[in-house]
Amino acid sequence: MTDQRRLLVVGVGSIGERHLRCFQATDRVDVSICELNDDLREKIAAQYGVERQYADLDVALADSHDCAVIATPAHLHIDVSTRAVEAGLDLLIEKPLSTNFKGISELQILLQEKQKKAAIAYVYRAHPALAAMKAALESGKYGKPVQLVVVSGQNFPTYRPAYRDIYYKSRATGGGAVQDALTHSMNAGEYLVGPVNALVADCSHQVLEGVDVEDTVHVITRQGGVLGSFSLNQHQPANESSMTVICERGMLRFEYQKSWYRWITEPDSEWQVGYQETLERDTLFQRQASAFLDYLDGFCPPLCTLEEGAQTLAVNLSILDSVEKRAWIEPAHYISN
Ligand SMILES: NC(=O)C1=CN([C@@H]2O[C@H](COP(=O)(O)OP(=O)(O)OC[C@H]3O[C@@H](n4cnc5c(N)ncnc54)[C@H](OP(=O)(O)O)[C@@H]3O)[C@@H](O)[C@H]2O)C=CC1
Ligand SMILES: O=C1CO[C@H](CO)[C@@H](O)[C@@H]1O
Repeated sequence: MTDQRRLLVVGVGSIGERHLRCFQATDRVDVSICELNDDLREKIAAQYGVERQYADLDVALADSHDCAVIATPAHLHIDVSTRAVEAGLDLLIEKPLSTNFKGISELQILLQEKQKKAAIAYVYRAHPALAAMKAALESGKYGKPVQLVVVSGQNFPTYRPAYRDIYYKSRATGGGAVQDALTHSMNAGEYLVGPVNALVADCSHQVLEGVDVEDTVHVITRQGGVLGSFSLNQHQPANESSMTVICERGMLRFEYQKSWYRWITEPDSEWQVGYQETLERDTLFQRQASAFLDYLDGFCPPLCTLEEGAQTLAVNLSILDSVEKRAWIEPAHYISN
């Protein structure tokens, strides 16, 4: 292909490597990488046939690129993003957007000034079954949503054996269940029924060895007219994640591991499958990559805007604040300050 965009992946750890592989699979980009860790950078470059690799972000940005995936730990997202936009790049920024609001309004202004685009990589939004459930909710067939129940758990050490040694071990670098894992559920909940207006939360470190960040969380929300509840832990043996929306005239349930949504309208009747498609984990990231490139091509809006990412960041911070203060918190407080 001659008209491939030049994409820079910044950070090729766990998720950066996946982005590299999944963007390559679109065949719409020529990917280069920037990674501090020399051994990792060289290994990944060799494994994926990456020609241009950089150990230093300034050197990478001085070279010619069109867009970047920001896949460093979260506390670095805004600094790296700002430098990349200054260099004229469009961005796909990993979740969570950051660990605080420092530099975010400046980044928004810079994006406007430079006429550059940014999307946030909340990958649930690339799931076709979740998108189909959102469309079904919006069709009005089930009436107004009134309640949202999100239940999620998995054995984190099974999926991230190195969790003690990475950003996860500290809240300051984006670690802990709230900022790292629950943020997916909170963002997907906002995608389905609208932003969180107020919340109250409880969380604690219960089980995971070698860290003291929280691994178990409960949150109660108000999202417009919807009453929400979210529970998540990172130690149960079963890997399960479901999102149920109860409406005036029926209910719908997305089940991540089943890769479906189902619905039911009559008491004691059978669940009906609304949408099901078996997906490999990479498929979701390939869909996210294609959607990002379509957005850059002007074909569609981003799956998750910077403003939606900032709203979910406000929710993350409100949850931590609520636990600390044992009080209801309004996320809007973070956006307006
Ligand atoms: N959407 C999803 O499903 C997932 C999202 N994530 C998110 O992605 C982000 C990264 O997570 P993950 O890949 O697990 O983290 P890792 O720690 O596995 O990888 C991050 C890499 O970035 C490198 N790095 C740090 N600073 C820079 C820099 N300035 N320039 C270049 N490279 C840098 C790190 O090097 P070093 O170690 O030497 O500092 C490390 O190799 C986090 O925000 C996380 O929440 C993570 C996993 C899944
Ligand atoms: O976003 C994420 C998705 O799940 C992974 C494994 O549980 C996490 O490490 C990660 O941060």
